[in-house]
Amino acid sequence: METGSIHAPYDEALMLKNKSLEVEPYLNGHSIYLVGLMGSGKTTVGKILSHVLGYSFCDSDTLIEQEVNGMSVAEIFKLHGESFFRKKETEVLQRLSSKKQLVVSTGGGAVVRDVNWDYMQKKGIVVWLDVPLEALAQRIAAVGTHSRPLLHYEDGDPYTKALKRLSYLLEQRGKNYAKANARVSLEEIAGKLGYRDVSDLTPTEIAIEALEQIEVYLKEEDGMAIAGL
Ligand SMILES: Nc1ncnc2c1ncn2[C@@H]1O[C@H](COP(=O)(O)OP(=O)(O)O)[C@@H](O)[C@H]1O
Ligand SMILES: O=C(O)C1=C[C@@H](OP(=O)(O)O)[C@@H](O)[C@H](O)C1
Ligand SMILES: [Mg+2]
Repeated sequence: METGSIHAPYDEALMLKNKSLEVEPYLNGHSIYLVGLMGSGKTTVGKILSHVLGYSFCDSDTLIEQEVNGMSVAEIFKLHGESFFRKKETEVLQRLSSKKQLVVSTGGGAVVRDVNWDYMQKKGIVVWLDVPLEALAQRIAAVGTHSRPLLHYEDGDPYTKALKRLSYLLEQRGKNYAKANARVSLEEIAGKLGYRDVSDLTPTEIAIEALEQIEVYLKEEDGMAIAGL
């Protein structure tokens, strides 16, 4: 019988469920806010986390679009400008800040305004999905940049365009993302699981790591205080 496969098949859904049961007592109903650059998986991983925790899922971009008569983010940027969008983004985060048991996928630029941090951390824990730029550019090139107006400025093919803009945005915002209460590094997870490339990681494996990092944070002194334990 062939043995020695690096990745023994395992039930990642069961692992996710078990991890959520482990973390729940520490979470104590606190919301989870996912931050990260465009394409880092905030919406995708956020839905998985909300489902396994039995939390409500909110995508701040979607809530903003609903507030502006269903206009898309790209149309809002075009017709009203970025500062209007940022004002709406802060209003949405303010509204969510009084609620518990939410998983909120923020837009990639939410970390720029200090007031947004006050709202996110009022009853929530902020988690940064830290994905290598090349992987982000690949993901965005696969779906196109049309829905992400801040990626429209460069020339070249979608991958190159996305990579250039994301590199610039990371330079501008890196320090802000690093303020998160917990960081999920896809490079570190891939290393831990013995994968060659972060693109081998499934959203569920990333969600498991997010819960692990939340648990680490909450078990630290300030995290316990935040969780009211
Ligand atoms: N772990 C993953 N592996 C491969 N593709 C992913 C992964 N997570 C998300 N994606 C894809 O990347 C794109 C961006 O994901 P999304 O959740 O919208 O990110 P964000 O909300 O951070 O912009 C989507 O097309 C999604 O299907
Ligand atoms: O990085 C940014 O400034 C933005 C990210 C987008 O959300 P996603 O991160 O979900 O793409 C959206 O909020 C808007 O296009 C601005
Ligand atoms: Mg999103």
